[in-house]
Amino acid sequence: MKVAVAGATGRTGSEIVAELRERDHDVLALSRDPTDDQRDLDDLAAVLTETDPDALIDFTVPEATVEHAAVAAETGVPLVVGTTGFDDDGFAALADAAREIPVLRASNFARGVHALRDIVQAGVEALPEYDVELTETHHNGKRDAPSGTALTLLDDIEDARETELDRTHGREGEHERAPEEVGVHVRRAGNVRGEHEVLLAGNDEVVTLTHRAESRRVFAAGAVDAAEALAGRPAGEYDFPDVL
Ligand SMILES: NC(=O)C1=CN([C@@H]2O[C@H](COP(=O)(O)OP(=O)(O)OC[C@H]3O[C@@H](n4cnc5c(N)ncnc54)[C@H](O)[C@@H]3O)[C@@H](O)[C@H]2O)C=CC1
Ligand SMILES: O=C(O)C1=N[C@H](C(=O)O)C[C@H](O)C1
Repeated sequence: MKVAVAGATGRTGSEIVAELRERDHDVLALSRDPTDDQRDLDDLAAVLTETDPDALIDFTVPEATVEHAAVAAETGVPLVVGTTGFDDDGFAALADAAREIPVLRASNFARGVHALRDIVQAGVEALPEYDVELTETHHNGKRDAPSGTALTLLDDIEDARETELDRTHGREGEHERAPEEVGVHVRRAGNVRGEHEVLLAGNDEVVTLTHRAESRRVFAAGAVDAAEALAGRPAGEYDFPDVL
């Protein structure tokens, strides 16, 4: 395949470029400040029209991904989105693009996180009365909080509980826990690649479910798997489990 990568110089995008090359794909690394072996991200429409890649993978920032999605839709290039931190307008823009092209967005491309999602759902259904607390830890350069994965897990917990939860972001001062509360805790430190813990606590016992990424290559492998699986699919919105 020929795959374009927006965010190719980033922490994750650079791993995606390496993964693509290891799989012998033809890589179009896109950068705002292109070197000899990169293409100019600011000329995305011209580059996609000229090169006609089988997919565009985007791990940048929400405001850029939204623009890239519109260009991908105009040029008919399937889109894989790993960027997190979208607001409602951002999600709407991706949905608009998905009217024209297949768009696969996932807050986390580590296959283990999707296993964790299934395990968390089973745990919450088995222990409906237990208190739930979620903690995510990432490197000290991460822009958005809570992580996209944490927000996905919170949605999964609400679906399993069949109720909207009171998402409490940290606690301080006097704060008695309300019945439908779920504590959300964010840590930023060092170069932690990504850790998500869901704690289920009842009287006299605790169940802790954790995923920890040891390398960004795990995200890169999943994103490339997604790009390979998306080729040839009809326009629409896809999630990573759709192609696992
Ligand atoms: N879905 C998943 O599995 C994963 C998602 N992510 C998400 O991917 C995104 C990027 O994360 P990192 O690689 O750590 O970030 P990073 O900061 O290392 O890389 C961001 C890339 O985007 C480019 N960029 C920044 N602003 C831009 C703009 N305005 N226009 C065009 N390009 C721009 C940068 O040059 C860089 O190449 C974040 O939203 C993060 O949450 C990260 C890892 C895994
Ligand atoms: O910024 C990161 O690094 C990551 N972000 C994603 C998120 O916000 O969930 C996925 C992964 O945890 C790494």
